[in-house]
Amino acid sequence: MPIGTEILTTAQMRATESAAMASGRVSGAALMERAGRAVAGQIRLRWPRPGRVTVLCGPGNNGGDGYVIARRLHQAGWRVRVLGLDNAPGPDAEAMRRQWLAIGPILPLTEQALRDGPDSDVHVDAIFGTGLTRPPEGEIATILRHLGDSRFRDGLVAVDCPSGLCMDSGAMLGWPRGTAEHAPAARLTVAFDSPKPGHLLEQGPILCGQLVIADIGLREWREGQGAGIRLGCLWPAFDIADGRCQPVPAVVRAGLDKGRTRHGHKFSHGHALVIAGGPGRGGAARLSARAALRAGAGLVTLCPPDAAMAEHAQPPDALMRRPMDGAEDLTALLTDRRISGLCLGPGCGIDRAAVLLPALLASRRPCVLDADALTALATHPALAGALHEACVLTPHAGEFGRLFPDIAERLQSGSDDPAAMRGPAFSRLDAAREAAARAGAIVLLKGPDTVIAAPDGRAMIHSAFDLPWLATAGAGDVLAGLVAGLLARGLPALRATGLATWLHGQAARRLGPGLTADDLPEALPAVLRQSGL
Ligand SMILES: NC(=O)C1=CN([C@@H]2O[C@H](COP(=O)(O)OP(=O)(O)OC[C@H]3O[C@@H](n4cnc5c(N)ncnc54)[C@H](OP(=O)(O)O)[C@@H]3O)[C@@H](O)[C@H]2O)[C@@H](O)CC1
Ligand SMILES: Nc1ncnc2c1ncn2[C@@H]1O[C@H](COP(=O)(O)OP(=O)(O)O)[C@@H](O)[C@H]1O
Ligand SMILES: [K+]
Repeated sequence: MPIGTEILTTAQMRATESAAMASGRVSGAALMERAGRAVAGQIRLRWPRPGRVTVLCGPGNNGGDGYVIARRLHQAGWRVRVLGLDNAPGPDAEAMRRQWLAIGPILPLTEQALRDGPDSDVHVDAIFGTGLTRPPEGEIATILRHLGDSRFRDGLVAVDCPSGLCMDSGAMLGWPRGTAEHAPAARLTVAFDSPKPGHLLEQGPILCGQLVIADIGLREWREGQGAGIRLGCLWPAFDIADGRCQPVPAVVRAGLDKGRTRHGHKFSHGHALVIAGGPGRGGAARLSARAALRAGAGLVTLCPPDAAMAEHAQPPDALMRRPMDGAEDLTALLTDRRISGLCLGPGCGIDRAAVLLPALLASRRPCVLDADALTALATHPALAGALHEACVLTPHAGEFGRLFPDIAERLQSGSDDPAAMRGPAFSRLDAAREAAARAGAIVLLKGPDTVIAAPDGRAMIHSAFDLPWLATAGAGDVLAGLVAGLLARGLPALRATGLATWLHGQAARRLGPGLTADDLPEALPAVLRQSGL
């Protein structure tokens, strides 16, 4: 896979680097030179006129990258000041440190030295990268809080990640979980080969600023790594400031392989069934049903109880309606084998969902369970035993906490337990994977950093911190409908869920601030056309 289309954990990154070095075809020093050169190049792209830069170098290879950056910017005419530790880093970093010492001095890495120096246009944070093992303390913690001052942000460039960020979870080690106040927030982060989960989760996207993934020539060894499950990548690389994002990722493009065939008829594009709730609560399910239609399901039938049929008379006329009162009605409907995807939950009512769930799960039909269906599952735990791999659970954080309270608790912990702050911290990715394995179903954990996980450990991350306006009533109902529509079209559950999440985000990007959930399905044709899907 080309660079940037999959996500590597820090362990996978280390294994990739080790394999490359063990091959004898590339040395650690050569990789470090490429990494430093890439960062210096990105700095020169953004600041074309040589200026003044302070480079802060930590005790390991991240610091080694810093010495390369210092040398290369010096060669490009920058006035460079280097603050570093008086220690003996590994051999590659030591070699880079010596090369810098032939050019200029290394001042102590202290807050005092940082404060006392002349103003700099750019500060390069090369203190910690993937080797962070515990919360920074003492002088370095003080420096990081000092760099967290907002006046540094426009000129702060992070090497691999802002220091202190756990690259497996996106938590700032040493900060209460879920907060990053006064943490160093970069304008630009240049990471190597592939994004890591921490770039995309929790505080990562806020602190990284614009994320650039630099190719340092590791593709061959990344692809050669058999062990460990690869993480699918749905990350839109964005700049918080201007909302730019990447073109359609390859995994998404592959997602509709099983899409429309030129000789197909409407049934070959699938029949989705969206179960609605009682009188006065039909709006949510109608949003889901409209989304399922726009996702390309050949037919979509909305099934409210008989007493609520009248209120579903209005358009869209493409939507079919059919009353469904109890489990017998559902079982009878499901004798039609052409029904290939179901959606249960939005506006359904918890009691109705609990009544319908056993019949739905017994059918083993691909389905998405959202909202009230998730609450019904949480209040009737025995039902969870019937979940299967074609079920997609779409909890937001609250629903996740009700379904998997112990896992949610581990995710929260760390706020006042220092031991829990050690890296790598338990992440939303870990949480979703564990939940999926326990449920035996796909879990889509919603939020600005959505994680999708399958029971076998495959997972995807969709980072949408550029879309705060997507947090609006009904957006989740649309997402559930998109998943149901793609399931109905025959996409495997994980792929359907990933693609639905990406389309949902792209529709929101296209619409921009002011969107309502009603707008999202209508934006789909343009998104599909633009993405070539
Ligand atoms: N490998 C390669 O080929 C390439 C690697 N590259 C670069 O290397 C980076 C990874 O390098 P790395 O593994 O040396 O880790 P790094 O982030 O520099 O820190 C480790 C040092 O920090 C220390 N330490 C940790 N936590 C601490 C704390 N809280 N407070 C204080 N100390 C703490 C830790 O000490 P220890 O835990 O052993 O006490 C150790 O001394 C990676 O992000 C990328 O930038 C690129 O050049 C491409 C090629
Ligand atoms: N801050 C945010 N930024 C971007 N997307 C968000 C944010 N918060 C939530 N979302 C997304 O918005 C949708 C909201 O879904 P949900 O919480 O179920 O809302 P509702 O129940 O009102 O439909 C999900 O797709 C979620 O991932
Ligand atoms: K760093």
